[in-house]
Amino acid sequence: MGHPPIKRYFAAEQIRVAEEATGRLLADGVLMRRAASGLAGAVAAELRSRHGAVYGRAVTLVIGSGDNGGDALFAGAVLRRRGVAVSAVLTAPDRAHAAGLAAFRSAGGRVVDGVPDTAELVVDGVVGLRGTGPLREAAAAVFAQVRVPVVAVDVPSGVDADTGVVHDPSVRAEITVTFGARRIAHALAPAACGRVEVVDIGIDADGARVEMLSDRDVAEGWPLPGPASTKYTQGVVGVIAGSDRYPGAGILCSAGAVAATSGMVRYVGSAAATVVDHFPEVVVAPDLDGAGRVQAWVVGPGAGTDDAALELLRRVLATDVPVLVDADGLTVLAHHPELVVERHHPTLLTPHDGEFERLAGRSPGHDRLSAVRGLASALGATVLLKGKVTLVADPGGEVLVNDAGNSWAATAGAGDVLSGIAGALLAAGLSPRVAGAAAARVHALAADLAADGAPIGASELARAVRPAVRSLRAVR
Ligand SMILES: NC(=O)C1=CN([C@@H]2O[C@H](COP(=O)(O)OP(=O)(O)OC[C@H]3O[C@@H](n4cnc5c(N)ncnc54)[C@H](OP(=O)(O)O)[C@@H]3O)[C@@H](O)[C@H]2O)[C@@H](O)CC1
Ligand SMILES: Nc1ncnc2c1ncn2[C@@H]1O[C@H](COP(=O)(O)OP(=O)(O)O)[C@@H](O)[C@H]1O
Ligand SMILES: [K+]
Repeated sequence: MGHPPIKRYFAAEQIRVAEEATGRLLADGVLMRRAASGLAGAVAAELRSRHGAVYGRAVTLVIGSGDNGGDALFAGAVLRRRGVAVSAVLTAPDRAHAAGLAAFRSAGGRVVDGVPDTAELVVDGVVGLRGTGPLREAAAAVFAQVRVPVVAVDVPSGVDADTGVVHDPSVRAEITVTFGARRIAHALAPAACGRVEVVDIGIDADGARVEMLSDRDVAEGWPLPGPASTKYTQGVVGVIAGSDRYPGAGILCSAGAVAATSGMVRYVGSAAATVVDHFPEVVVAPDLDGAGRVQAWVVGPGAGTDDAALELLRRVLATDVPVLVDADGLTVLAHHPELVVERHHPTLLTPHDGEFERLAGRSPGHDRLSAVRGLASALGATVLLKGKVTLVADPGGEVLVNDAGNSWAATAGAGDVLSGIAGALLAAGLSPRVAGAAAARVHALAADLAADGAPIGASELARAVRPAVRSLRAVR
């Protein structure tokens, strides 16, 4: 997929290696000066956009014991020279970055005991890449009083850089200014980080642990019919979903599949008549034997968990086409993991937290990245863990993340629509990881467009899948 490039997120250790590779630049403090200058620029831009000016505004730095505080102090010195009234609260006074503090003081910066009422912006320089656990007491007491926007240096303090775990208490930032490359927390803890700005300090990090497709990546990779296309070339997706008891799941899953691509949708199951009522273009069959060929299967939403459901799942997983297993299918699979472990064709499992717990034997917990990677590796299948931030992990450890950016999709049946979209993308030939991530992006956008500020049901979401694809294509 094309430009602008996929966003890449790195572990703290990878950043350290990249910093060390610069040799003298690191040793001579050049990297820190670059970081501080970028940070000062970001703070100044924020002051200007909020208050119309930089000169005469008031900023307070909250400083910890390491280089994170050093960045903030050097930036404070730069801001001071631009006429900003800068004060600093030292949460570990004996261990504050010595050179940074000297520069700050000599530029006229004041050290204070608490954030003054006059502060218009607070800079969080408590802890960065070396942070562990929640904000410690001294810093927590300072931030408990803060009522103005916070600019976090590198990562919001109290948020784990490598897992994105948001400890309590921790800093919630409006903007996070980071250096050289994004950290994993920036993808996994978007609410704590706010807007993330990357300052170029001349380091090259390699081998990202987590990636996020850009809108343009998704638009460019989306299957569209061309001059040589036929109804078959976009891929036929088979939907096994819904039952007499839950016909809606069959409708919603088919709705996602019909809207996502121009390929053909087949439906197998007892809700066939209802599905055709809603979507005359869907070709239905009462059972697998009469279904015809497909390029991918979606199996599970509202499809039941009895012996017949197990038998159907077993047969579908024994085929050699990509298979997406969701909902009831995952519940069945939890008792028969060998059905995926022993399968050697593309497989995408799309659990929510409850289904994840059934499959993994434990809840995803706070460290969702490790959890989803662990399950993907254990089952030898791609796992898409749902939520506001959706994670899609391949068995080899590669992870794509999607932040929905809104929560309108937290409604019954929304997952059925997602599996229909992702299934259609699998049938079109996308890999499980890209199909899952692209589907999650379009699904979240569809939810936002459909809602337009008011709650929705899943049918509304499904109707907005096309407008969502259209709007992504418009940004190209
Ligand atoms: N190297 C460079 O040139 C560049 C470096 N860069 C900057 O350096 C930052 C990394 O700096 P760093 O390695 O000094 O560690 P940092 O994150 O400041 O932690 C310091 C100490 O805080 C403590 N602590 C831990 N948890 C805590 C908590 N929850 N609450 C409170 N305190 C806590 C713990 O010490 P402890 O008290 O446990 O002994 C820890 O050792 C990086 O994020 C970036 O901003 C940029 O300038 C680019 C160039
Ligand atoms: N709080 C939230 N914010 C954004 N998206 C959410 C939120 N909660 C759930 N979603 C999304 O909505 C869908 C819900 O799926 P699921 O839990 O399977 O619902 P159902 O089983 O009712 O269809 C998933 O795509 C998930 O990522
Ligand atoms: K910080």
